[in-house]
Amino acid sequence: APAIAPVGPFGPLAELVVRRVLLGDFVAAAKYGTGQPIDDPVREQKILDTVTAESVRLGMPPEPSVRFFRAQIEASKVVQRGLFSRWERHPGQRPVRKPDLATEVRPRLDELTMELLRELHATLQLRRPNVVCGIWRVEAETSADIVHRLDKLHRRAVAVSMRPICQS
Ligand SMILES: O=C(O)C(=O)C[C@]1(C(=O)O)C=C[C@@H](O)C=C1
Repeated sequence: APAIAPVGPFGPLAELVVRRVLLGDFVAAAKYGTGQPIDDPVREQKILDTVTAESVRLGMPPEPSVRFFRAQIEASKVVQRGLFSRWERHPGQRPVRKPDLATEVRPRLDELTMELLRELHATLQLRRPNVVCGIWRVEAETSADIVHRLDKLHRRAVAVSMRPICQS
């Protein structure tokens, strides 16, 4: 982990978002060359059901949380599609090790789901559709990109992930 972290009230949220985006690399490595499709609607529904139940348990309206997690899933697909096409074009960059999706990668995604939900709860009052929220979003997103030295593909994914945060 970097010594400096993304800044502002959404800094901790952006840090978790980046960690989830980076796990997309491991999802892609697990699936690449196996014929397993990037899209898994059954898994997506399980995540969104958990998000709904946990949001209610935390006392948050579930709709904004579901919207946020749909964006996290879309961001993971941006990463996976981008890496698949990169690895087709540059075979030398293909992953050498194939992580196991079910036992290695998804459990880490599940942990992040809980951490992200706690951070959504902590920032609930700040995540409103107004100019200040938009500024905090850009501040957190930009600093996260820089702190983690993200390439264009991963920056694009983080932007997708952060888009709904002012829609509570
Ligand atoms: O778990 C997977 O298979 C993933 O590709 C990860 C993920 C996600 O972001 O949680 C993304 C796309 C799939 O449709 C389902 C879930």
